[in-house]
Parts: sequence; C-alpha cells; structure tokens
Amino acid sequence: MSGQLLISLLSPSIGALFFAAFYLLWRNQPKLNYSLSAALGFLLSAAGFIVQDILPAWPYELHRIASNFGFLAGVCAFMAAPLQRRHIPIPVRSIILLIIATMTALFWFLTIQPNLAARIAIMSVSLVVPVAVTLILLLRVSDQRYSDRLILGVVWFTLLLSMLRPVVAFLLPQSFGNYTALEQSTYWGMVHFSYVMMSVTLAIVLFVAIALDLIDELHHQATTDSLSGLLNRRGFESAANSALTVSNPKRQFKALMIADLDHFKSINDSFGHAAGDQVIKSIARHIQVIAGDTAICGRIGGEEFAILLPDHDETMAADIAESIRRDFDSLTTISIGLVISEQPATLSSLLGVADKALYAAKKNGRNQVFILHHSLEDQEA
Ligand SMILES: Nc1nc2c(ncn2[C@@H]2O[C@H](COP(=O)(O)OP(=O)(O)OP(=O)(O)O)[C@@H](O)[C@H]2O)c(=O)[nH]1
Repeated sequence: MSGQLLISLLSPSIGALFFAAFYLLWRNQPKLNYSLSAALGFLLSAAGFIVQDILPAWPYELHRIASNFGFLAGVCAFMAAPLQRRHIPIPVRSIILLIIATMTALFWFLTIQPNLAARIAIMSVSLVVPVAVTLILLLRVSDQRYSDRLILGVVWFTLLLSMLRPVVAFLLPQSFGNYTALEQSTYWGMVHFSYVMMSVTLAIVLFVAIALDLIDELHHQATTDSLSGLLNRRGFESAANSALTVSNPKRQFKALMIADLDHFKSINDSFGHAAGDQVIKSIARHIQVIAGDTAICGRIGGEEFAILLPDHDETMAADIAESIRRDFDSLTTISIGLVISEQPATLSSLLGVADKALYAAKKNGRNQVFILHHSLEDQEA
C-alpha cells in the first residue's frame, strides 16, 4: 500500500468514524435530529473523498461530478445541523438550487469547455455559500447560550478554512495543468487538511453541545412540575433563593404567597382525578398570567402553589393575590396566605409566615386572602 493511498484514506476514515458515531447517537436519541444531519454530512463527504482519491477515475466526468456532489452536499448537511438544533428553518430549496447550479457549471467546464481552474473556483465559491448563510442565520439568534457560541466559533472557523482554500489555489505558484498535478498540489493537500480540521472540531463541538443540551434538559425536568408546567418545589426553592440573595437596594419589599385550592379532595371525589388535574393546570396558568413574568411561581405541594414577588410592596402584592383569588373561575375557590417583608428575609422564614397566613385564611372560612407582616423575630425563629 503506497504512502499516497494511506494519506488518501485518512479523510474518508475520519468521516466514516464520525458518521457511525452521530448515526448511533441519533438512533439512540431520535429527537436529536441534528445528529442525523451531522452523520449525513460525514457520510457524503467521506463518499466524496473515496470517489475522488480511491475509486478508478472512470468515466472521468461522472467521477468528478460525483465526488464534488459529495463534498458540496456534505457541507450543506453539516451546516443544516446547527440550524436544526436551534429550530431555524433550513433553506432546502436554495440548497437544491445551489447544488444543481454548481453541478451544471462543473459539467460545463468538464465536457464543453474543459477548465480545471474554473472548476476549482466554482467549487470554492459554492462551498463558502452554505457556511456563510449558516453563520448569518445563527448570528441572528438572540439568546446565545454557551453551546451556541461554541458552534458559532466552529462555523467561523469553517468559513475561514473554506476561504483559505481558493487563496491557496490561486495565489501560490503551482500548476493544475493536469489531474495528477492537482492531486499532488498544495491545494489538494489543503483540501484534505481543512476537511480533517473542520470535521474533528465540528464533531467535538457538536458532541459538547449535545451533552450540554441533555444536561439542560435534565435540569429542566428536575426542576419543573410536569402537570402544571410551573417550577416544582426544588426548582422554586432554587430560583427563589437566588432572587432573594440578589442585593438590589430598590428591592426593599418582598412578598410571598401560598395559594391553596379549597376542598380539593371533594373535587377528586366528585368529578374524578382527571378533572382535579385539569383544575391544577388551569390554576397554574391563571397564576402565571396574573403574577406576570417577574414573579417566581411554583407548585410546592399537591394543590399548593407558591408565588414570590421579589420587589412588590403590600398594595401591589395584595392586588395580585386578590385577582388570583377573585378571578379564578373553576370548580372550587382558593385561599391565599400572603407575607410581606420590608427587611432582608430568608425563603424558609417567608414560607413559614405565609403558611401561618394560609392557615388563618382557611380557618376564617376559606376563599380569602390573609396578610401577615414578616418581622425580625420570624427571621430569627
Ligand atoms: N387530581 C389530583 N389531586 C391531587 C394531586 N395532588 C394531590 N391531590 C389531592 O389533593 C387533595 C388534598 O386534600 P386535602 O389536603 O385534604 O385538602 P383539601 O381537600 O383541599 O382541603 P382544604 O385544603 O382544607 O381546603 C387530596 O385528595 C390529594 O389526593 C394531583 O396531582 N392531582
């Protein structure tokens, strides 16, 4: 086996390995559809290298068209992966048009007016287009997470590499007079080098992004209540503790309420558990709408909901509590215990006082808001 052949095997081998890895990942986690696009990208470009470097070049035109199709379609599939990951629509029609136009132009410069330099120029431009478009679409995403910034870095890197290739092709003194000269040129070495660099970095960054996405999802599942869609007790405590520790001099007031459905057991008994679940869902939506985006809302027990309003004074908080109680139109009513604090207070002491207020609301006949003020003794208790 010649050294040249071994080097030629490097790119398709890397492509095949990563194809297998991303394909297996997708088989295991079908909702990671961008993993399938990455797998397709590795498969198509590996096939392009096999056709170009290993298979016999016959018939010559078909061989060239097939290998370049593999490279271009492969890059398009690679670039589809980060777009799918952020649910950005893939411009499929433009991709098909680009591939058809490129293949037609290649065919022209292969058969009608043979010109190797023109073919290199066409491929260089065509390979830059999907990368540049992907970069523009990804830069438009407003909430860039850490994993998004990593992927943006790889797309920038791919763009630079794909722009460097034509520079090497046309600025360095070398000859493409015949096909053997091309295969031994710095340009063709650069094609292999940039493919290996791009595929290894893309694969590593996509694996990291997949890991971070799964960690985010696990964290979401661990902190969210699946029935109501609100935070669960653990998620509420974590978010509320963070909000209470933010030192903001404007946040002089803190209000926390616990809302509890009245006689909920009788709803389950009379209308069934499923009807009870619907009431829980509708009160969760109701609370979220009335309390607004700044409130931290959680389902902290079966039919018990906590709402932290980090910078609301007594009037504002009491208005919200009263709206939640009054405007809830369902099979049952709500009792609310509200605590107001004007000094720094821990979550557990606020919850303790809100619980006492709720107990008073229930004891006084239910379907009402009962307000208590948080004192220094409560904090020390
Ligand atoms: N449908 C449904 N019921 C639940 C869920 N979680 C808890 N419950 C029910 O909520 C009821 C709570 O009953 P209690 O603690 O006696 O309270 P209550 O009947 O609302 O009475 P008061 O709070 O005193 O007005 C129990 O019957 C639980 O089975 C849930 O996720 N879905």
